[in-house]
Amino acid sequence: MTSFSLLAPAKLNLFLHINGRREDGYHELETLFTFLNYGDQLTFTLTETTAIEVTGDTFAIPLKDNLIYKAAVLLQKHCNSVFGAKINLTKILPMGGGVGGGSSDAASTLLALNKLWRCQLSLQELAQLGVQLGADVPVFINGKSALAQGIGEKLVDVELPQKWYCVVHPSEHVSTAKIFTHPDLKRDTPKLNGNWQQHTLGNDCEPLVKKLCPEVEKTLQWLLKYAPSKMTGTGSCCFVEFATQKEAQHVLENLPDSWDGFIASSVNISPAHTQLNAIHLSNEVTYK
Ligand SMILES: C[C@](O)(CO)[C@H](O)COP(=O)(O)OP(=O)(O)OC[C@H]1O[C@@H](n2ccc(N)nc2=O)[C@H](O)[C@@H]1O
Ligand SMILES: Nc1ncnc2c1ncn2[C@@H]1O[C@H](COP(=O)(O)OP(=O)(O)OP(=O)(O)O)[C@@H](O)[C@H]1O
Repeated sequence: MTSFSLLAPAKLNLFLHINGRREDGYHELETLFTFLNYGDQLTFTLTETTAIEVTGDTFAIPLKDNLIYKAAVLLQKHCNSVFGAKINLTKILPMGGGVGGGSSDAASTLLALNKLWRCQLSLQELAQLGVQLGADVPVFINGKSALAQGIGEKLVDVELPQKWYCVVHPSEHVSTAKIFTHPDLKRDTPKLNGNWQQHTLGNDCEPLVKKLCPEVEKTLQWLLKYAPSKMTGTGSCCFVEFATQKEAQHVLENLPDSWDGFIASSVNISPAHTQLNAIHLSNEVTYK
């Protein structure tokens, strides 16, 4: 049997600026991405037919809409692969929470199947495929904390100090599409062109999301008791940053019952890449 597991880590947008709107509706961004040592768990097993099977915590997402399935089919077609795969998902990350779970699942799928099917695509080629699935997929393929421009796909790697985060998921869902199509979204922040200082910069989606979702406003206010709070992506998750695990744990222990949360440390290299590099497949292909 040829089978292995990979983490699909969460990301945080340490700041997020919107510089304008393109004709195709997508927005020009500047954002700082970090990865967390925390995420979904995916197991990939090589199969001898071309069928792609996704099992586990797939909830109500129809197979054809599942980003894991879409990523697998995209790679299979691109590489004319004669192989298939059974993919099992253990969902840990909140869906639609701004921590990029779906995009990360898609990226880990592309990375894993590229190896399992011996497609031998470069990270750049995988990122070009990945961006067709979502603007956040390339950063997970690139696997390094990065300053992103364009729609989020033009990446410059950065080294960030390791921190601990307490991430809170309020009991309210925010649709990314709804925020990006809303007339009140701030879309005119001037480009920084490399002059960024993460702690002084915020998230341009935050004022609108706070207005539309009182729970997000409440969460940000509550977190302020402990440290400066920010929202990630288009929400609804909010976070606070600390130097130590103990400080982050303290916030989590005091979290009101109606909110979910987790703590995690940041990493400059995506855990999916660290794991993938440690996997050595035997030359002999065996199926399940
Ligand atoms: C907000 C972020 O999470 C920041 O990291 C991402 O930009 C969103 O990335 P994502 O969820 O992978 O985005 P997609 O699945 O490509 O698009 C979701 C929705 O957001 C809009 N969208 C996304 C990215 C972007 N730069 N401009 C946009 O206007 C798209 O038009 C779409 O309606
Ligand atoms: N494997 C998957 N995991 C999570 N969501 C998925 C998956 N496949 C498809 N989706 C769809 O994608 C939507 C967005 O999911 P995701 O969890 O990535 O949002 P997010 O964390 O807000 O991402 P972002 O920060 O990139 O906007 C979900 O509401 C769900 O309908």
